[in-house]
Amino acid sequence: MRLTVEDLCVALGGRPVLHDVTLDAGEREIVGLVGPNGSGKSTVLRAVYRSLRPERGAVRVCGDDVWRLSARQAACRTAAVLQDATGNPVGLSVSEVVAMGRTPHHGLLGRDDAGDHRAVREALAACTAGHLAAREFTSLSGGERQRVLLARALVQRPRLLVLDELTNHLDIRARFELLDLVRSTGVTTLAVLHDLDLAVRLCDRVVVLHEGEVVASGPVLETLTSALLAEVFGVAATVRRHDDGVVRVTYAADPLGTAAPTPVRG
Ligand SMILES: Nc1ncnc2c1ncn2[C@@H]1O[C@H](COP(=O)(O)OP(=O)(O)OP(=O)(O)O)[C@@H](O)[C@H]1O
Repeated sequence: MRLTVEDLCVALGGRPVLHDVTLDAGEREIVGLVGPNGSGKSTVLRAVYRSLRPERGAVRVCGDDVWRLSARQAACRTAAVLQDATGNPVGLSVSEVVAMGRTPHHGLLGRDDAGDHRAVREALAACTAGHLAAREFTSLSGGERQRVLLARALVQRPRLLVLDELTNHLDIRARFELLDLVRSTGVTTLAVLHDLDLAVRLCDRVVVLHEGEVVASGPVLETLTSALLAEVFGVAATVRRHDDGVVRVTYAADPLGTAAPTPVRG
């Protein structure tokens, strides 16, 4: 297993937020973390990419507990693309931001060599962002930023990719392009996706979080049953494979079950 999360317990602001969360992701697998707002998805990701130390439990990447690795060793294994990219300093070009992904491999004082520059160009090209290389990062649109941040994560050559709402800000074509790109990398991925339709297309398996607990996990079709969607998400919907082979979510005409009854004529 590339990623193993065992019995993770986290409290924030004096309140338990995660209760014994256990999940895993194997080699080349894409695992989706889904659940309603506030269910603990981002908190799990923070623990996985080593920005939040859990009260209890362990996160292992390639067999090693991330808290027994140095921050640099952990960064060589795990790369994250997060919703809040405000940590990016003003005044850096896109190439410079992507090159930051090489830092864990040679340390802060190391200098980028020709191989690093080539890796940056290749990652930008793979994310269809090569034409943005000389632009100032902060001048980019939200969707352009997401592509560049994915390029920065890929240039890190991670064994595990952690994605928090990667497709936010993207137009519909760009969403599919970026999801295809993630799949083509072959990197083990743990991805938070609010859009269940995208989750069922991208993920090999899903883990469903509800109020800080894993309430279901497994292959998409077996896990996202109508009963679970009603209980956890509060919507009437079905997930099934259509004749064209694509798995889709279909929401009922009245997904919330709140429509007023049709008046009876008489
Ligand atoms: N720093 C904090 N202090 C106190 N509570 C926090 C803190 N950060 C998060 N929480 C709480 O922890 C719970 C889980 O939050 P988290 O952001 O992990 O949920 P989420 O599933 O990612 O939500 P969303 O889908 O809305 O992004 C929420 O109830 C949130 O209010």
